[in-house]
Amino acid sequence: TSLLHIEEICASIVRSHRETSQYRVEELQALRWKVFSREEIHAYQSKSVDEMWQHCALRLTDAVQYVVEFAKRIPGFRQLCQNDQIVLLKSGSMEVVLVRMSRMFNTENSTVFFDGKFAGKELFKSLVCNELMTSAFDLAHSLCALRLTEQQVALFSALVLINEDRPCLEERGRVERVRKEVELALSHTLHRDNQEGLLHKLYQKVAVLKSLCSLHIEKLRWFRQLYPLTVQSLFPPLYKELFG
Ligand SMILES: CCS(=O)(=O)c1ccc(CC(=O)Nc2nc(-c3ccccc3)c(C(=O)c3ccccc3CC(C)C)s2)cc1
Repeated sequence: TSLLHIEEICASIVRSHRETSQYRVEELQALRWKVFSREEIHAYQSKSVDEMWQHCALRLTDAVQYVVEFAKRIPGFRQLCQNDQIVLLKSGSMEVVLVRMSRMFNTENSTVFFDGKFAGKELFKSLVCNELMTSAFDLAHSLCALRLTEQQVALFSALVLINEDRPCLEERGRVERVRKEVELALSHTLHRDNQEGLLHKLYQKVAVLKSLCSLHIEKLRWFRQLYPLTVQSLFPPLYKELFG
């Protein structure tokens, strides 16, 4: 793989991220002090468990749809067989949403961008999944601390998605070849940014992403036991297909 080819892959992944990132960082920065009032927070906290879960599932599905679009534009992803594309999205799309969400977190007041304003953890109380929320906020904090550039978010997101160790892949070798190119692109970018040390830290985050996603699946199973009809008839089909 020539240097020119690596730079082409970098440019293409960064462009895909920019085209599919739902909100630009500048937009989110401009909104960062738009926080929910006490009355608005109280209104969210007064929602029933199933209402709040449904509300979040809709928001999360919006974010996931953009990640699906991002994946399709990663060089080599569409050349994978249909089964492997689905397998990678089922296991990786939530991880990429979490990586991306780090860019819409305000570490100064520990708020996350949600429904047009910035919300503290207490807003999500009626979800009854405090451990999941705590982990999601902690992850957002720790990713923010790395102060990733949009190029680094783009390449790390692609790396998280193109993972040949996912179960049930049919053409593992092909996924590995695509991942190798993404790895080269990320280390090339970090070298150019003079931040090689970041690679190790990013790989450490992969384990946290994995555990957060299994926590999400675990809580969804718990929720589905309590409210089967809500999930069946009111959750977005894409959410059920990817996380169900
Ligand atoms: C992601 C691309 S972006 O342009 O940066 C962007 C685009 C759009 C938004 C707005 C948005 O959908 N924010 C959401 N925030 C959270 C959230 C909530 C608790 C803590 C941390 C973030 C959402 C969730 O539903 C969520 C996310 C992670 C784990 C768990 C959940 C809730 C469970 C019950 C599904 S949706 C924000 C940012």
